[in-house]
Amino acid sequence: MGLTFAARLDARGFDVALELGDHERLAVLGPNGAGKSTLLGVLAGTVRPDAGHAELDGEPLFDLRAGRWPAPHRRRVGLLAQDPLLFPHLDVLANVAFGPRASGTPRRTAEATAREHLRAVEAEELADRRPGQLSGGQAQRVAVARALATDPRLLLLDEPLAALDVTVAPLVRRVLRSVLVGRTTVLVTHDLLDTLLLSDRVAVLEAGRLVETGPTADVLRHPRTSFTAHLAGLNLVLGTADRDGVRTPAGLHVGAGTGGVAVGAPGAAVFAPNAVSVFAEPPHGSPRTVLPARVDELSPSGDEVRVTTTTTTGATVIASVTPASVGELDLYPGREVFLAVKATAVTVYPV
Ligand SMILES: Nc1ncnc2c1ncn2[C@@H]1O[C@H](COP(=O)(O)OP(=O)(O)OP(=O)(O)O)[C@@H](O)[C@H]1O
Repeated sequence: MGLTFAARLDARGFDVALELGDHERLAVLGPNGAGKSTLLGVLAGTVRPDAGHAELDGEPLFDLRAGRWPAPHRRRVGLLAQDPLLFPHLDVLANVAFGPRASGTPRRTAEATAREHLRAVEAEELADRRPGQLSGGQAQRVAVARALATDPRLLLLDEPLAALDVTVAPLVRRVLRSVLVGRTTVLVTHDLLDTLLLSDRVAVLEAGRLVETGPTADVLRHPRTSFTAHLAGLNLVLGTADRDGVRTPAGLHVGAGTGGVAVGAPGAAVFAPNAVSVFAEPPHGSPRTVLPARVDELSPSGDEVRVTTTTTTGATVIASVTPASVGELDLYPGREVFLAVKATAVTVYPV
């Protein structure tokens, strides 16, 4: 049971196979152009791959080996996009009842189903309104109800909170959290909070390939790609374990112990931005590893400023500094700096 998926689309360099357990919620992460929307499109039936097959709860969703490529509306796959895309000329109740009506459910039954789903998304009192009379958050909750009213076997969510104001996103997130329980879901997101709160598993795509997958908590605690490390707010250096940490092929070295990784074996060193100190000149007499780097970007993060840098060995390392030290160190994009990583704050683990 659950979802088994494999598809290849050469024109987009997309070749992904993945599995999802029964009623599991998968978060799909990855940089722009990684293939996340392509994955959703193939599942929804709007993007046809060159080859592939998928099974949902033991039944084929599509199977190009046998020439089976059902139309989107025959798949019982629900899609929720960034934009609610409600029908402007129908009231909220009719919008939510539209799916059941289209599949032949009598009007009264369809409307009763619609009311139930509106209640589940805390939008029952909006039933008589037109979409033009709804706020962004209300419209998105109605769109959730509309997607669920079709009783989908698989729910696809394409950055469902990305277009919402930060003040309304929490309510929509809470609603999604309650209605997604027990539903097989594929959620595309760039957001750490959505990943943590709305997924059981994570799949990371890069350049059309699956590069990392596992239970959400494990992947974020022990990221194996710099993409997930940065999402989790951590730095990640991949390389070979030596007696004293991890060394990358380009010669960058961080860490203290080996974390149980055999010397010479592949290892990952993970450390938080606040374990990185930034200096204008190379610090002397420090036991810590010193990395020459260039500042790429400064961005506020709570009471601190995140300084994204690229080391001379090509690794991205993020430091966290106080606003005062931005002035004292005269930090700006393009500035050459020296980074020191506190060795005791580095965790090394096998990859
Ligand atoms: N309609 C299209 N026709 C041809 N190529 C496309 C089309 N849409 C996307 N691609 C290409 O397919 C690859 C995967 O794109 P896709 O949109 O699936 O990535 P994504 O991970 O969803 O990115 P983003 O986070 O920017 O939405 C990219 O190389 C992209 O240029």
